[in-house]
Amino acid sequence: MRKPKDKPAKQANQLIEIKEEPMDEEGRRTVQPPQEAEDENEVKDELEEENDDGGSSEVEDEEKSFDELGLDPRLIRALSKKDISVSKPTPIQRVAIPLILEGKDVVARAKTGSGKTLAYLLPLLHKLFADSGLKQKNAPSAFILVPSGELCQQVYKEISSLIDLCKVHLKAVQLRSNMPISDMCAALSGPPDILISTPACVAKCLSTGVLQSTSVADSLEILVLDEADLLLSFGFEEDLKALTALLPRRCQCLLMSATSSDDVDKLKKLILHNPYILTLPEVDGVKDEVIPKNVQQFWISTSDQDKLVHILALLKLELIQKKVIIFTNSIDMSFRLKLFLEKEFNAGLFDYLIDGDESEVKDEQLANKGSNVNTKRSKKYPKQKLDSEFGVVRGIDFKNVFTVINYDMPGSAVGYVHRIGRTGRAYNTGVSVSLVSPDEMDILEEVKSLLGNEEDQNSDVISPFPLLTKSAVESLRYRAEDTAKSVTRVAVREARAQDLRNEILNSEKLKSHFEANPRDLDLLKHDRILSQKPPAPHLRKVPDYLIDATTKEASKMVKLARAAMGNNPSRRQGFKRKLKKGGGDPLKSFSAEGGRKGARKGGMKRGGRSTDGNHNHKKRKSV
Ligand SMILES: Nc1ncnc2c1ncn2[C@@H]1O[C@H](COP(=O)(O)OP(=O)(O)OP(=O)(O)O)[C@@H](O)[C@H]1O
Repeated sequence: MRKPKDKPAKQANQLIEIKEEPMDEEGRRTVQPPQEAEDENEVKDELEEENDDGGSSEVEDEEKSFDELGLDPRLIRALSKKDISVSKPTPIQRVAIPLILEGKDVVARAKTGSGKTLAYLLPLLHKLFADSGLKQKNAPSAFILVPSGELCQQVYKEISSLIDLCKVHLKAVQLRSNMPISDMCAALSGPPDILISTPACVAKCLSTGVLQSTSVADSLEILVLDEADLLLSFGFEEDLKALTALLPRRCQCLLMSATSSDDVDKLKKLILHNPYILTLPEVDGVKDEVIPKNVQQFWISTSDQDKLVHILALLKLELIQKKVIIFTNSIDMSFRLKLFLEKEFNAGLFDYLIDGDESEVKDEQLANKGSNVNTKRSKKYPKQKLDSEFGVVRGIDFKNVFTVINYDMPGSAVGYVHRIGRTGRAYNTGVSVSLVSPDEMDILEEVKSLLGNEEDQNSDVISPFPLLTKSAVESLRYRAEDTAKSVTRVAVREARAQDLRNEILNSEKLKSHFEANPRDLDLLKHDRILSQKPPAPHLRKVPDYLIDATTKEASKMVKLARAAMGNNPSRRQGFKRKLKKGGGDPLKSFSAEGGRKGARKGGMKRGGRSTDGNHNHKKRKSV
């Protein structure tokens, strides 16, 4: 049996070591077609066997704090200032940080929302703090590559806030493909220590001479590929190959991914050198990997036409907890929904965010490539042409989202997983509610089979939503239909145009233009602004006589739960602890259908898993 080299004792059974990739004479990584590389599974199997022989295959959950992981004290203080409990790294952070600090190449596969960003940012910054000013460089020391412009911005904000809080002289810049070459050159002058960008943009910088190949080869110490499972399906393979050819042997490579897929394997073989593959106990195998254990999932059967009245009932009757993200499948539908809800609620006073998620093509590609799920594309989801930095929901970290609503079902099961991954982030809990029309039943079935419990086929991973009664929906039908009539196509078109104007107003690039030309700004501002009218008085409140007793009770329970949890994640933790002790989570214990049957059908049974992620086969009482 081949013994793994250099295996840290404590983490041994979480790690799989693979063979070192070959280098050329100049110490550069050679690009190998995947089929020529060593069969990793063989190595993996041996190691798994060894773990079995060596005793428990359960991972020892060493509850180390960030302090004990060996990070610079400035970073620990920065975490406290960011309200992250320094005693509680997430599992992926606990395992990945020491390895990255040791200089190992790491592939980290951990479910969405598990804290992968800090798992690589903290040790990366620690290393750069130590190296700062030691060597004259002509290019950044670290590249962080992500698949989309939005993710670039998010990582840039996170890293900049850490640098600010640590008060160190490090500079991070983000480059996007649509920037003028002159702006790219200006951003890279210095040079900065960290570059956050997309592979396409780095390839453009290299081909246009904005980045010199020799400088990159001389300076690059750390390369991070974040959301790695998307990079190849977004068409970045050639761009990555251009960079790979330059990678010096000493360069440490980190690959972070929420799912495992053929693309991740391909990338691993393309770029990494003797990596440690981190597979956490909770992400052992494709199925477990994608189950968000701390998110309760529900669905509501409805026709397409009745989706508006259902969403109105959920929000207006306060049957779900804020903050809420609502996903639709098109931008037009998002605007329609926004205008519809604005007529019922005071705009700005509610916490609902509507995302016209059009990233489905990519998610489906991923599903087809990565998992064994048989993904069908419904006629509702035509192929779309997407540019290489298309905005995606994948990986975006919306703060304190409790409920995710699928107004439209996504085009694939993998898309579903990433949408509901916007709640239940890190140590928080969450709920998802999907409105499913007859046309979308096949996707629901696909999701169920992806997330289903192999041992207990009868357990419902996604349960019928227990708090919304038919009579509650019917009580709002008239007003919903009346309101929907006023959301015309023209209104939707104007809302989109207004949104575009607002984007222009907010654009950094135009700021200086408007400073020089204030009249242009006035003209734009005074253009007609939509949705300024407050909601009509008769739409503001639902009259008491329209709400049945069951719904009133359900709404009261949700409000009580929200009051107990507040918006503060740490308070939410406290609430979670209370729930563990047997307190009443309305979604687990309340049934609008009444009695035991509803409770069993509803939130009580989710593949034997409770919201806190523990396996719990005990029955709970319903009220
Ligand atoms: N140790 C921690 N304790 C509490 N919160 C944390 C911790 N680490 C990270 N977080 C928070 O958890 C949220 C999710 O983290 P992050 O975005 O890194 O997840 P991710 O694994 O990259 O997810 P995705 O695959 O969707 O990109 C962030 O708001 C982050 O600030």
